[in-house]
Amino acid sequence: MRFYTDRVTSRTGGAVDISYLFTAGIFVQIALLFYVLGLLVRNELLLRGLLLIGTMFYILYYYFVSDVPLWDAIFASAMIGLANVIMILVILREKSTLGMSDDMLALYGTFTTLNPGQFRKIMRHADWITAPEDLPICTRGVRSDYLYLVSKGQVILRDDGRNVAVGSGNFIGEISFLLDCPATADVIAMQGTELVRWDRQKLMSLMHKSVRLSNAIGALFNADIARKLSVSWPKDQAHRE
Ligand SMILES: Nc1ncnc2c1ncn2[C@@H]1O[C@@H]2COP(=O)(O)O[C@H]2[C@H]1O
Repeated sequence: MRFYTDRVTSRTGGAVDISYLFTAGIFVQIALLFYVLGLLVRNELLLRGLLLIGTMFYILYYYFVSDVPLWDAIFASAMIGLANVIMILVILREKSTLGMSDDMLALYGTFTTLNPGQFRKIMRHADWITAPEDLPICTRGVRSDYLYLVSKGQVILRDDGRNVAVGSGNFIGEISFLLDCPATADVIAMQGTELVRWDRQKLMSLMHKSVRLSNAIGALFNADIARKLSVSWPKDQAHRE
């Protein structure tokens, strides 16, 4: 396929000369259109998609604009396009649960405020443990090194001489994690209970590195505490001064 290399824009006898549409120059105008559209949207995936289409039209322009394709420019544009494709794949993976095992998918249901990418990130720093016997995991008044999620089985919460069973899908230790204080209750994981465990320091440093992740985890623990509050009753206590 050949394109005219000269740009013809004159008007003849009042009629618009459309020969420009059949020159290589039209590709650069289409590329510009996609770049401008891309820069006008906020959605990162759409922005990158539009820029990628724009880059393809630039490559067509460099190929057809002269008798010999402009290989240097084509290479440079191809590299820009490749970097864009890599980031589009990274974003798609962050948004998708594709490749997650059944256990991970079941667990992900608890992490309602995290996207799949954020969930994968914090799970890379988690251990899966099974209580070999009844195992104390939080002691009232003592700072714990770990934060837990009950994934199977149950833990017993001891508070004011009462024992309450708490089942799967509940975080344990999130109050002291959010408030940076000692544990507010004794908690014992029953023999055979499966827990997902995070080192608090590591989780905290992950949160310091990403404001979005920090907000998502904060929202998750707030929702967990609100849910627990909705089924509990305040303790009788003296008024605060
Ligand atoms: N009323 C409650 N209902 C459910 N879980 C609780 C309740 N009180 C305390 N816990 C859990 O027990 C944990 C003890 O350590 P934290 O105070 O860090 O976080 C606490 C909660 O995860």
